[in-house]
Amino acid sequence: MSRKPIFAANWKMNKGALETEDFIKSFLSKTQGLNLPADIVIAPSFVSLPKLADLLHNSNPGKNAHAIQIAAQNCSEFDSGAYTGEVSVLMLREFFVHYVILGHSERRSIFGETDAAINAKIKKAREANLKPIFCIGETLAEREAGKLESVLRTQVTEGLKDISEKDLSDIVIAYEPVWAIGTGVTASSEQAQDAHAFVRSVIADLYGSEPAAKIRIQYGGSVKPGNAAELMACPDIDGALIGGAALDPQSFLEIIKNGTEE
Ligand SMILES: O=C[C@H](O)COP(=O)(O)O
Repeated sequence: MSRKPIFAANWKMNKGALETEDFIKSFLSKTQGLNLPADIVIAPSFVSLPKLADLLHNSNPGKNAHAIQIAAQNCSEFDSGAYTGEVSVLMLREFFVHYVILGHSERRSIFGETDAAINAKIKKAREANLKPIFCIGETLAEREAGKLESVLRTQVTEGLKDISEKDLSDIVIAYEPVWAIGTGVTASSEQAQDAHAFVRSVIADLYGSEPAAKIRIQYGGSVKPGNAAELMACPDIDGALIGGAALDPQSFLEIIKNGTEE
C-alpha cells in the first residue's frame, strides 16, 4: 500500500502576516521547478490565514503556490453564536483552509481539551469537508508507567467515536510523543515505528485492515533535516508534523526533501 507522505508545518503562536509573507516568498522561490512527492501543508495562526490565502491563491505567484495547502491550528466544535474567541469551520473555509490540526497535545494539556471535545471538533470539521490532522501521543510519565498502548488506544478510539469509514479516509493521524515536542529529544526511529504500527493496528481493530492500510500517520516531535530521512524510512511513518524546524523555509524544505528521497 503506497501512501503519499504529508509534511505539515505547525507554526503554533509564531509569525504574523509580515513574517508569513517573507516565509512564503522564500519557500516558493526555493521550490520553483521542484516536484516534491508529498503533500505540503502550512498551519499559520488564525490572523495570518488571510495573508497566506492571498499569497497562495490570489496573488498568483507561480504554479508551485497551489502545491501548498493551508491548515488551521484549531476550530470550534460549534457552528456560530456566542462563543467568544472561537473560530468556526465555515470561517476557515473562506480562506482556502483544507486541513485543521485537532487534539494537539498543547491544546489537550494547556487548554484542557478532552477526547470528547476533540471528537466533536473532528465531526464539525468533516461537516465542512475539512481534513483533520488528528494528534495523539503519550507523556513521558505514561510511557514510563507502561501505559503507551492504552493511552494511544483510548485517544484513537474516543477521538474517532462515531466517525464513518468514509470520513476516516479524509483524516490524517499525527503521532506526537509529548516528551519529544519542542524538546530536541526525538523518538528513536524504532520507538516511532512501534507506536505507528500500534496505532495502525488500533485502526484495523476499529475499521478493518483496508482503512488501516490507507490511513496516513505522521510523526511529530523534534523533526529536523538531520533526522527526517531515518524517521520517514520507517514503513508506518507517512510524513511529519513539524513545529520549530518548520519556521525556517530552508529547514522545512530540507525536511521534505530528506524525508522523501528514495
Ligand atoms: O505540531 C508540531 C509538534 O508539536 C512538534 O513540534 P516540534 O517540531 O517543535 O517538536
